[in-house]
Amino acid sequence: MPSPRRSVEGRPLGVSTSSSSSGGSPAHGGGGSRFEFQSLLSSRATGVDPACARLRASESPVHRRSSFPLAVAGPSQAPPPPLPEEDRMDLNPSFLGIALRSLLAIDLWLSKKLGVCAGESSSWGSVRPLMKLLEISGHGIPWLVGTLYCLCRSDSWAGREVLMNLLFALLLDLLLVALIKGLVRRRRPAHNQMDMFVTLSVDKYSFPSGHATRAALMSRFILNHLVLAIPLRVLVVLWAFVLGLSRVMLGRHNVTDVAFGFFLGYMQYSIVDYCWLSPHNAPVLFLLWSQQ
Ligand SMILES: CC(C)=CCC/C(C)=C/COP(=O)(O)O
Repeated sequence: MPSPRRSVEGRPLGVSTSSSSSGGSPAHGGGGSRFEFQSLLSSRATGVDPACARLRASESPVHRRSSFPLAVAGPSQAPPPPLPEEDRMDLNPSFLGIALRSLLAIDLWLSKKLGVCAGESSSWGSVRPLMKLLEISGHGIPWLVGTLYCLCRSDSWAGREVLMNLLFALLLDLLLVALIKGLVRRRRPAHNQMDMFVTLSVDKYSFPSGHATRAALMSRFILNHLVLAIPLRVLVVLWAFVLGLSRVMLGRHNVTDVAFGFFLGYMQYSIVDYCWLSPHNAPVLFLLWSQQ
């Protein structure tokens, strides 16, 4: 009696076909790999040799790392070795994996929808100059230059202490953001125009948003060390929030870059507060500065 489970080419599914010249790329409609992937999924039920099934899994479209189709390799080349265990686990993704992928998909979709100022021709393109002005208000250079200027002009020890810590906070922020951007290497959204005012090399990456970290850090710093009337305090919080939102509207960032940026900036303030520099715990720093 003939077997009911057969590949498109009429071969029994227990036989690997991917190295044959008639395999074809799944992208081009050659069904070999796709059918083998299906056979892999059901191999446990049908008792197909697991070693054979693993080899086919490594050749399946889901697992293939290279975008180069197998069919192009030709019949004379040996099939690639099976991928390591962690790659094969894609076939059985964990709940966390599914949740993360779903979150990323929502993130990309929402960020694209909110990127209404990404270009002059975008639906809110006319407010782009205003968004770029906001961008400069959260840029590292004006904050660094402003802090150094005030530090030079300050004639009180209390003022110097606060400004010294503000400088420390800004430098810590630049360092941590550069470090995480360099480690994560998440690309900026495709709809972003890279026309930003002075950037560092890591600023081609988007996670986390440096403007969002600075907005959260600076607003917490200001609220804790400046005596301000309530309307001004509200304005500071509003500035931080709108600055974060403007990053997504300009198309510079995805929503998760900004959300994590806010979180990181908030935590950075806690670090600065914990390590607060004063003439008692860092006398050398203050003596050096007073001799300038
Ligand atoms: C050159 C200096 C001192 C700082 C760079 C500031 C900057 C361009 C950060 C990038 O921010 P996003 O990550 O929000 O785009």
